[in-house]
Amino acid sequence: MTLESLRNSIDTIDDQLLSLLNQRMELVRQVGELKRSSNTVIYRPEREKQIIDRLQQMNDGLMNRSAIEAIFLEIFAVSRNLELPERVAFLGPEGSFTHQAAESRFGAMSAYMALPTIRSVFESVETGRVRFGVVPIENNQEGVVLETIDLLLEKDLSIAAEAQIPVHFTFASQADNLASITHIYSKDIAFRQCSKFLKDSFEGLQAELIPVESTSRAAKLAALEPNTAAVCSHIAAKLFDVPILFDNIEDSDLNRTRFLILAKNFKNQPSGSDKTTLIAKLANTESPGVLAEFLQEFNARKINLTKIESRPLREGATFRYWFLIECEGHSDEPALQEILNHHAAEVKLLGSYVRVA
Ligand SMILES: O=C(O)C(=O)C[C@]1(C(=O)O)C=C[C@@H](O)C=C1
Repeated sequence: MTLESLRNSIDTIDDQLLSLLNQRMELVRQVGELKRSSNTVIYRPEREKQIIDRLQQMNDGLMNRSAIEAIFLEIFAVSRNLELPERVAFLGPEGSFTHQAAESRFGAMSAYMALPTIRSVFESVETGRVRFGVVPIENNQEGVVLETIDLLLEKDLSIAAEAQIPVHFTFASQADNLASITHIYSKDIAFRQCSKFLKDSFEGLQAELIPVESTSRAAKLAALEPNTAAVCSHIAAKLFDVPILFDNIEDSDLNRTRFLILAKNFKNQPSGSDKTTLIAKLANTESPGVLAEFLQEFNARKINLTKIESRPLREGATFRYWFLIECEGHSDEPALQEILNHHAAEVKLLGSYVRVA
């Protein structure tokens, strides 16, 4: 086959794809009308998961799960925009890993707002300025983001979904050889996580490591100043148009960050593979066994606890705690319902949502 005839065949398929996508969007428009008349939510992560799972199972071609996911998440984002444009706030700046996580859920077509603090993301969802907010909750090498955990207690928001992204760093610079680089910008944590690459590549060279407040800022500086470089995310290097000299320079390729997608009064239907997050403020934790007995209720019902984090209650001069608890399953399942009912006065449900492996 010639290049021209292959391209002609591709054009024919693209025509069909576009026509099918338009037919799909017409149905989505009708779904949007139904949802508006019954006042139900547009974003249905459990339905999106169902679609991707089904497509992956019946698929026998070259597309793998990541490819199916990448394309369909964009289709869902366009669909949701058609049903009702929804704004998404994320912990900025633009090009941050949280931006990347937000795009992994809401696609490139959604309307995004970069905000300077985790608190401002919570507040913009709380006041209804945006429908969804994306914040980091933990990194598997560095631990939890305390500000997010504390705001989950302070604010009355739901968790609509979670996202996990592998944290890859790139080395970006306009310089054409490493010896001409005098300054390398990044966040201190990124320097720490890429220390092996930096040590090996700059042994005997003069480059100075300059910590700045974000890896996006580092990329911006590397775009403005010749003979400098940035250790930053892929998305930031592309955003500021700094050539990527090396990709995946982190010491551990197991480095992942988990993000929460927050919304107001949000409830997902069970998807068959869910996770639930709760806040427990147990009475009388000074008495022996109160916490152990509470946790035992999960064990007795074979509910797997996946996380427990204690934080100070900040009530008077005491050492008392509240707990952020995560477990497998959905709050509509009878076993979890029982625990929620037993402890109705002490436990607040933040949400059940599709579990990311
Ligand atoms: O099925 C729905 O509820 C839809 O709104 C349609 C659709 C889709 O494009 O398939 C769009 C948005 C939802 O998050 C899930 C699915």
